[in-house]
Amino acid sequence: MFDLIVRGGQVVTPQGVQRLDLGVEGGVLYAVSPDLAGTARQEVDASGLHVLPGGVDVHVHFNEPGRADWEGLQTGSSALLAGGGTTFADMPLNSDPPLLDRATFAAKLAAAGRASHADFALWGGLTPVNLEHLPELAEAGVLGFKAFMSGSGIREFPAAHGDVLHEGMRAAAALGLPVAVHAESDALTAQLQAALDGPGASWREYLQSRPVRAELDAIREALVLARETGCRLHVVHVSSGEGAALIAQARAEGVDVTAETCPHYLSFTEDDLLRVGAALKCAPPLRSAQVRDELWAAVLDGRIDTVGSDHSPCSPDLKTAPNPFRVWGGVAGVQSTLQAMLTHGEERGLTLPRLTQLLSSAPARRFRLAGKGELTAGMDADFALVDVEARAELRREALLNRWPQTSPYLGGTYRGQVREVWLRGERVFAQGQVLGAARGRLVRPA
Ligand SMILES: NC(=O)N[C@H]1NC(=O)NC1=O
Ligand SMILES: [Zn+2]
Repeated sequence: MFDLIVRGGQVVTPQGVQRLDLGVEGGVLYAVSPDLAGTARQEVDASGLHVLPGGVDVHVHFNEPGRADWEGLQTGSSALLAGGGTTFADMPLNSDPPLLDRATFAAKLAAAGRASHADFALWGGLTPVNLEHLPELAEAGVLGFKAFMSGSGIREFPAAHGDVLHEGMRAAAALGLPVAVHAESDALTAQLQAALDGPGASWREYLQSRPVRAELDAIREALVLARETGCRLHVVHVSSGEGAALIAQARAEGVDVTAETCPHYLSFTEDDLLRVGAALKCAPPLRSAQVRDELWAAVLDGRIDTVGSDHSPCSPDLKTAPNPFRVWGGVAGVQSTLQAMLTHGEERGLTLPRLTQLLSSAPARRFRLAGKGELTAGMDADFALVDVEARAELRREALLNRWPQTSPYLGGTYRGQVREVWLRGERVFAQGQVLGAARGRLVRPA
């Protein structure tokens, strides 16, 4: 007798989409097969719905401890569930203090253990002020190390330039952990900003201060260092097809590198930023329609490996400065990844197996999150029941993040409705609500 059988859903696996039943025992998928024989203490009818592996979003900023007024682990993880996610990896910033050593790891772990409704991993920082702490962070169980090649916007999290990044990558390689880089050239963006920032600066100037070539310069530099140190490299929020192409070429030459992009680079363009403003400010910035189309091509042909939200929220007051350069950069989109990809992927031929690879299995494998990301026997019973053809306007009441009004997806009509989410065999989200107490657990990389 199983604990749970989910019957009749269209289950999305790496092999395709098939009508299969899930048999769950002790929170783990015990059997995934057509017309599963046997009984269970609980049966769920998933007919008419798709069963997707829970999303594994390895790029969020939930900002706790220290900046829960921007987001928080309870609200952030709730929004993740509402968007079909079951596991997240929290960035070392913008929590305050940032996660840079053993003590700050322990503080975030305790906070997440209390408040997270989803399973979680924790990134450590790689900065000039904490190089000596990388080994203790590895021992504590970080997923990897995040470095900014340009300013992070947070004083306590300085950029890792030249020798610092080199040293950090050498240390990470020795520890067997990946380094994730925010790849924009500080030299170029700082120079351009100095020339363009001033009274009366507009969104146009902001866009001009962070061109695609700033991303390409930094990606090239990071690739040189990864090649030399043997470090596993993950380039976050790649915003251009050209950036993805540089990474794919290095990979073909043997560099252990992967590329992430975010739904906002695939959903919006610089024209949307000029129209909408602050809600769509991010770094790197939104690009032209042509660059977005080239990025989509990279998503479809495998040059892009993973899609993460880069949910980098703030309180609404930080989105109101008249000078765009003073506005907080970051898109609050953690709940909208699946819907954005289903909606914009439809016209571009994104299949459900490829979609779940980008959102679930590829990030789980890349970051060695054992048991996560795939609906095959032996894996955790983490899944979402989704009506992929339902279309609805995204309304403020549906968003569970701390500041729903800051979402740039609000008011859009999106495809795909998440009906239920299950974490390790327990129903944790249904009818638009999170169910039960916070039961998220730390996932250490295997
Ligand atoms: N500090 C921080 O979260 N920065 C993020 N925001 C953004 O738009 N890009 C980032 O890297
Ligand atoms: Zn980020």
